[in-house]
Amino acid sequence: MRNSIEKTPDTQLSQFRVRGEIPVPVLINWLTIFAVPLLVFFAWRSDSHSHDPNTPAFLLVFAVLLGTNGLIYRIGGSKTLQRRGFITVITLLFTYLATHAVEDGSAILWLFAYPPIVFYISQSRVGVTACAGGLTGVIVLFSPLGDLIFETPYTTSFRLSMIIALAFEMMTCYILDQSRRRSKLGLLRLAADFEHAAKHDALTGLANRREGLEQLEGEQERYSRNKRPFSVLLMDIDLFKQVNDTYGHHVGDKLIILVARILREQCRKVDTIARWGGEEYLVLLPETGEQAATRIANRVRLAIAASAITQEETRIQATISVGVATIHGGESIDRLLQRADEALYAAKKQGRNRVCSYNKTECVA
Ligand SMILES: Nc1nc2c(ncn2[C@@H]2O[C@H](COP(=O)(O)OP(=O)(O)OP(=O)(O)O)[C@@H](O)[C@H]2O)c(=O)[nH]1
Repeated sequence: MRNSIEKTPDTQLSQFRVRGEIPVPVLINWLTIFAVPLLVFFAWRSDSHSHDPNTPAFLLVFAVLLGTNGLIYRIGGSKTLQRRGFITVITLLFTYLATHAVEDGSAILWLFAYPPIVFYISQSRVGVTACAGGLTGVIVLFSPLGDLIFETPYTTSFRLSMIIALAFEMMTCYILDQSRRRSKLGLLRLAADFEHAAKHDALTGLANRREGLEQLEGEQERYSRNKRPFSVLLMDIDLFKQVNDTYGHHVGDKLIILVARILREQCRKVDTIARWGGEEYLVLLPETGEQAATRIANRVRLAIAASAITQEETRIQATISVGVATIHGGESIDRLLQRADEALYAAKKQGRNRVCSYNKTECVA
């Protein structure tokens, strides 16, 4: 999740939802439910109030367009289409209300409803463009050029107040919208950090035991469907206590990190590497039989034996012992882990720095 959020441009945040936030399709539905009867009401009223005989018909057309847009969304379910359709219809509606002095000219005041709606339901870029376009349109409408084209009943002081108030509202909506988007991004990042912390080990960055177990369960489900066996490698750094006792805990930590790094280098992307305990690791190898798993385990063992950390000019090397077990039949995860543990125990018993498979008495060293 974290990755996808890091890559998410601010404008595509609507893909993610934060609890308590009104989803855009729901808001559009409610606005449609509110607007359609209102338009029908004004169409009926403007029959007697408006000087333009076409006004009732236009308002009814807008009501039908909004209703149709809602219906198309109900049938098709396309959120993008619903949003684009809604923005188009309300933009046309507000343009009509501004240019045709509907009612006694007061319908232009509905323009104040446009910026908050458009910023909420669309991307920030669309909001800015629509509002800038809208404000420019109003300025032109109120200019001498507008007077040549439209018959508007607005006084000069009304025009000035309207432009200033609209510009002020649009700026406020933009600032609030930016703040809302940033807060949302912050919350999503926080949630992603929590999710990451809940699944990963802080020292090594590997999956933690809980996440390892979850991946094992998922792999077992896949195995029960496709019957392609998977293997686990249970590993333990040899004589690790001596490292801690001789060089200190911080050097032990460095060694734990080194082993984790080598495991990452040696394993495939599909493998899950988990820190199973203090100096214990578990590697889950999907669709891998016992022979291949033993080969991988030995490759990892050799790579670790060949690496070292340097502490005050002293090279400190570590070796690992590995227990290998491959799932078979209807075996449970617990039983599989138990067999891997027994194989690991055998590797320790036979002298450490070796790979033992549960089914083989011979270990690879
Ligand atoms: N530095 C460090 N030490 C840890 C951590 N977690 C566990 N340990 C230590 O790891 C040591 C494990 O020692 P043991 O279980 O006795 O095993 P060992 O010394 O590795 O011996 P064998 O497993 O028999 O080869 C203990 O001393 C723990 O305190 C950790 O996160 N950092």
